[in-house]
Amino acid sequence: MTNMRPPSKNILLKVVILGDGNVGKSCLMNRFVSNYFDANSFHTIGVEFLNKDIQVDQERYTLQIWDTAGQERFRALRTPFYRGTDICLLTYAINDRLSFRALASWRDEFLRYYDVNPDHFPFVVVGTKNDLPPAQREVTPDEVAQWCQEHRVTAYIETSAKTSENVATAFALAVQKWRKLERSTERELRAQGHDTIDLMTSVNLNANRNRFCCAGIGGRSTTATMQDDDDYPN
Ligand SMILES: Nc1nc2c(ncn2[C@@H]2O[C@H](COP(=O)(O)OP(=O)(O)OP(=O)(O)O)[C@@H](O)[C@H]2O)c(=O)[nH]1
Repeated sequence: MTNMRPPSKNILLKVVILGDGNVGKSCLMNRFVSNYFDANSFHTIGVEFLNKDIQVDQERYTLQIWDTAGQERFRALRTPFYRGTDICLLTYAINDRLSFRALASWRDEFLRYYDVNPDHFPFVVVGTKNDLPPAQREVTPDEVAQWCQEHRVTAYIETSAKTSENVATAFALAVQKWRKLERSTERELRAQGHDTIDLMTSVNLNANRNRFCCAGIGGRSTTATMQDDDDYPN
């Protein structure tokens, strides 16, 4: 028997953003959650999170988005937060080849601290800063497509937190990817004759919609309230 969620409840998904320092992880999150871009964004220390409600394919989700510090010296502060992740965004900047080369090590670090089957986990590769002029581009879409093929990652998108281009789409894509994997797992279980229950973490956050807050480890404290369902395809 499948337990159905009441229609009023959102599906809560934990989304972790990983990538080298300075690629634009904080800006990506802030553009998505608060529609805000900071040209002088500071390094994140440890982790920070913000929540955002969205609707994708007629389902309501609350994304709990964890922005992590990309610098090596903060590794011990960020890795404890990988457990329980539903979606992992692997980010690089299109004008920073080293950040692209680092994608594999970010994926490895994630898998070292959260032991999931990489072939059955929604990794999404997100290129940032695609507003920059072509002359500054150091990573081509073809190279990224090839990397994704080699690492069996099926979702890839280029974004700009500065112009907003593809920012909402990147998160919607990640949710769709998660949903697809969830459905295929359910199908496999049914095919094996297992009864399935809906293991999706679902919470009704309506009562708290106006305040989600987090104190990062030492970093900025962040608060956000947003509801931008219109950004998403229904
Ligand atoms: N042109 C452009 N610049 C961006 C974009 N996103 C971020 N930046 C700039 O890139 C720099 C780093 O952005 P952050 O969001 O702080 O980078 P981060 O990945 O969170 O960095 P760490 O906290 O050190 O891991 C800042 O100066 C941003 O203004 C973008 O889409 N376009």
